[in-house]
Amino acid sequence: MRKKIVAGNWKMNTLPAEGVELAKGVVAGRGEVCSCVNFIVCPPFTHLSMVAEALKGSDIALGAQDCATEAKGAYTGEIAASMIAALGCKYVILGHSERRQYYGETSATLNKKMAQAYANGLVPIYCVGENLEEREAGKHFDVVKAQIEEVVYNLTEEQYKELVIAYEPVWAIGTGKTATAEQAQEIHAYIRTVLAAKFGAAAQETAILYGGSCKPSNAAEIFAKEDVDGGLIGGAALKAEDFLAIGKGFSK
Ligand SMILES: O=C[C@H](O)COP(=O)(O)O
Repeated sequence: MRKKIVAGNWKMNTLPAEGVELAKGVVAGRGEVCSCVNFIVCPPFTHLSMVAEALKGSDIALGAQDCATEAKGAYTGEIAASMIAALGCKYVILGHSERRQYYGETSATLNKKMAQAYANGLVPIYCVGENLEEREAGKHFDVVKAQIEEVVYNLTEEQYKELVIAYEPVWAIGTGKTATAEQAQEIHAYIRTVLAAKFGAAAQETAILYGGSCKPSNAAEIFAKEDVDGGLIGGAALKAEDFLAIGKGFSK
């Protein structure tokens, strides 16, 4: 039985005090959602220690949205994986399309970040996905395959076992356009075959999350698909009620 995961990526939203309130709201309502759902919240770096405090005593895990390529040293403005781990993070989102698009992250960058994450006991949530042009040209399968081969294939079997994948079609992120449940299933199943080509049966255990305008009204239909194991939620993760309602997309 694969893990069911609902992860909230708060991106560059909320001030620290608002983030604490949001986290408290998620904790308060968590009991209404099946305990089978693993919730993760990924606030901005500046909120991590306060949100960690707000999550104490709950089963909601903490994640960061990125980490540095290097372990430590003269890298002004960077945040090392060891630092976020020390604040209580269990997860780190890596390779989000916004990082690839706006900050030029390449597979070479991401290989280094993955190594840092694993070296510090963090579980990466590795994001893949095509943009609109690539989708319209029918290149989406090739795009995600390359994003996996160039990074995930470099993991050891031991490292791979922990990995979480998030498929996020760039054209569906924050746009209100959602991939249909069928589109999501088609590419999730494909991603699993690409993972299985390298890691064999272990690919059956890998949680593959869908991200892109996932909301309470469409989560249940998307999560019902065989190869969709949850969601990486942006906008709808900023309201505790909506985030929890997405979790209810998994029936007990
Ligand atoms: O990481 C989350 C995704 O980018 C989805 O964002 P969204 O739910 O606002 O479309």
